[in-house]
Amino acid sequence: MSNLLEVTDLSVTYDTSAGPVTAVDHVDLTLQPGEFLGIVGESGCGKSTLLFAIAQLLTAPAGIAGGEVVFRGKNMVAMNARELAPIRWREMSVVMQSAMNALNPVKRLRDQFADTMRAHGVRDKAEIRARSEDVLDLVGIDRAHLASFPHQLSGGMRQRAMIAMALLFTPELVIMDEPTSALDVVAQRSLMLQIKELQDRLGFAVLFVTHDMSLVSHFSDRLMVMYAGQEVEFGPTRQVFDTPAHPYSRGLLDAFPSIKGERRPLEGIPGAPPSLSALPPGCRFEPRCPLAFADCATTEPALYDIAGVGSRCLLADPARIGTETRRAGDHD
Ligand SMILES: Nc1ncnc2c1ncn2[C@@H]1O[C@H](COP(=O)(O)OP(=O)(O)OP(=O)(O)O)[C@@H](O)[C@H]1O
Repeated sequence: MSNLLEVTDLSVTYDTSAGPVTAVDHVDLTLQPGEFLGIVGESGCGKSTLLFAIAQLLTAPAGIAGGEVVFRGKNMVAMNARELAPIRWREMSVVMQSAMNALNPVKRLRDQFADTMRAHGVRDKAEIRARSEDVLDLVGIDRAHLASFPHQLSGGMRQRAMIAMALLFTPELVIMDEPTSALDVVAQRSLMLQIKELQDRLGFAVLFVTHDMSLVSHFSDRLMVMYAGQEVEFGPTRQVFDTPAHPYSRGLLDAFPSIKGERRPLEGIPGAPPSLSALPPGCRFEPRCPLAFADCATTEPALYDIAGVGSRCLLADPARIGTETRRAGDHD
């Protein structure tokens, strides 16, 4: 099957007073039609910047420093605003972290939906009304709420309203940036189930960013783990969960409770990610890595293929497997 989205060698920099900071560093990914791809990592690792770069929504001081975002066969990086306009909402839509920031607080839902449809060429009032009702039905919000202002809805309903808006044109790709993060655990779970159910019914692909790996464990087909601007592991979700190839993925898994799994103490990952303006010379995870050995401090790992999973860890380097020694002083 041909890919719906192909991101190749994508880099994004922020211009800061101390010079450019690379927040997304040579990232590659592919997405097939109807696929659910989870992107996980700690705060500040570049997840949102990557999504914004894919959607061509970056604004200064951020800019694409290199690479391609090919969506339905066309490189969006090379497009101008006029060329991007028909793709947005109709073929690719974005659901932001907080509906309270994304929805206009002084407009009723029906007016916000109508504005979006008019901006994309739909003029017929009856069509706008019918489609607005349809998408509210889809996300399980009573049609009467078309007359509501965002503050009259609960947090979960607001996020659902955002998703309804993203589905106005039944796009092929919905990009979601932590859409459940403002909700309590029960509302999070029910929204995730609804997103999955909508995806199954309508067939769109999803790029879903979260810092909570357990949230996507039952929903995503593949998982990309990011650390300090780079992808450090990429593979089928089950495989990454069952046998994480990168020590950082292992640490992330230990940091969140499993919904169904056995009870065990949560360990977290000691330390903090490096500053993107002062990266260590070798592996970016080396200062926090329980498995680091001498070369990790000096050699930058590539993304090695290990049984169908990409892992940016020297332990996965085929040339080294079995030869590495653990850091002096490390004993079990
Ligand atoms: N306006 C900015 N100016 C300079 N650097 C920025 C700016 N916004 C983000 N960055 C840099 O980009 C990095 C990635 O930020 P980004 O928001 O993409 O991370 P994230 O993984 O989505 O985090 P979160 O989960 O907290 O949203 C940050 O660590 C920071 O160094």
